[in-house]
Amino acid sequence: MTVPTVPTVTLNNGVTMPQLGFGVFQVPDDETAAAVTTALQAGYRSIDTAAIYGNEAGVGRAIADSGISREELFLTSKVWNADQGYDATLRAYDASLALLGTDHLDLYLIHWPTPRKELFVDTWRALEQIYADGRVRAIGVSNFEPEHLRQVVEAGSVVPAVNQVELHPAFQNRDVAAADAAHGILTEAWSPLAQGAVLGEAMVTELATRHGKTPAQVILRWHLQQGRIVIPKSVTPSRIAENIDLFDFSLTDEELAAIDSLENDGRTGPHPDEFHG
Ligand SMILES: NC(=O)C1=CN([C@@H]2O[C@H](COP(=O)(O)OP(=O)(O)OC[C@H]3O[C@@H](n4cnc5c(N)ncnc54)[C@H](OP(=O)(O)O)[C@@H]3O)[C@@H](O)[C@H]2O)C=CC1
Ligand SMILES: O=C(O)C(=O)[C@@H](O)[C@H](O)C(=O)CO
Repeated sequence: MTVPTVPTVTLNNGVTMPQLGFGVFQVPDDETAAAVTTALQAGYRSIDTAAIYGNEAGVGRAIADSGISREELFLTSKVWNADQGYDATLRAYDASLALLGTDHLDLYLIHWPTPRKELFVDTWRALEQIYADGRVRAIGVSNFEPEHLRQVVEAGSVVPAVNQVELHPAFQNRDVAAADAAHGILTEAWSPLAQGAVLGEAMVTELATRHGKTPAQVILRWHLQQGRIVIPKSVTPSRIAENIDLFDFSLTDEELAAIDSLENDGRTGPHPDEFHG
């Protein structure tokens, strides 16, 4: 089997990151090592986890057993809301490293702004300190709205490299993507497949038939051709392989626009201004 080579994007600090990674939200820790092992064998080198997922240890086991050198991997984790604040974030980072069995992450994100806590700027300062100490290769945010981005950019000395936000055909989050671009921040799409909800759309299945690909591959290709980073999740080996087999076809501008037309304000997760969990 030929293992696909995933293209990279260059972050605003010069670090390169695979444009396609593997997400592990909702994968129980004791199933995570198997899923990540399958993903690594299929060619994924970027893994997206978070402290709140409770499966950093499973990711760490898969990495340790893979025989793949650490330099070839790109590991992302996220500080959870309960650990926001300068000192708590520094501790949370060490805890994530210990569970993952590594001495550094490639990307560390603030998971949600939780604006009511008024702690995300202090949390950002902790990420800047970890970055200044050379213990993480890049830092970024997740679920940040334009106003939250403005505040960290104004208060901080490092511009976030990435903003990981909900983004799929039914919810294209265009205001946030535009704000990211204006700051030189790359947009990373979470739930890029809308957890499967857009895969049955007649137009998507028609495009899939036209290209001899699957609906998931068409949607992931739509993301990639617009320069976004994507991190589809699957625990199904055939889908894990399918979701990285994207580099032998391309969509036309008309086909991209047809998928754009599926926008229906179909947010599936909470609005970041209203998520305080
Ligand atoms: N920062 C944040 O707040 C958030 C970050 N994330 C990150 O984004 C990642 C991806 O998002 P997620 O919410 O998991 O949703 P996705 O859009 O990646 O969809 C995952 C779902 O789609 C199914 N699926 C995957 N591939 C295919 C396929 N080829 N054909 C049909 N069905 C498929 C999976 O099923 P199965 O597994 O059974 O194969 C699973 O049910 C997460 O794992 C996490 O890393 C997600 C949510 C929020
Ligand atoms: O998956 C994530 O990364 C999330 O932050 C969310 O899905 C969050 O944990 C949640 O469940 C919101 O309802």
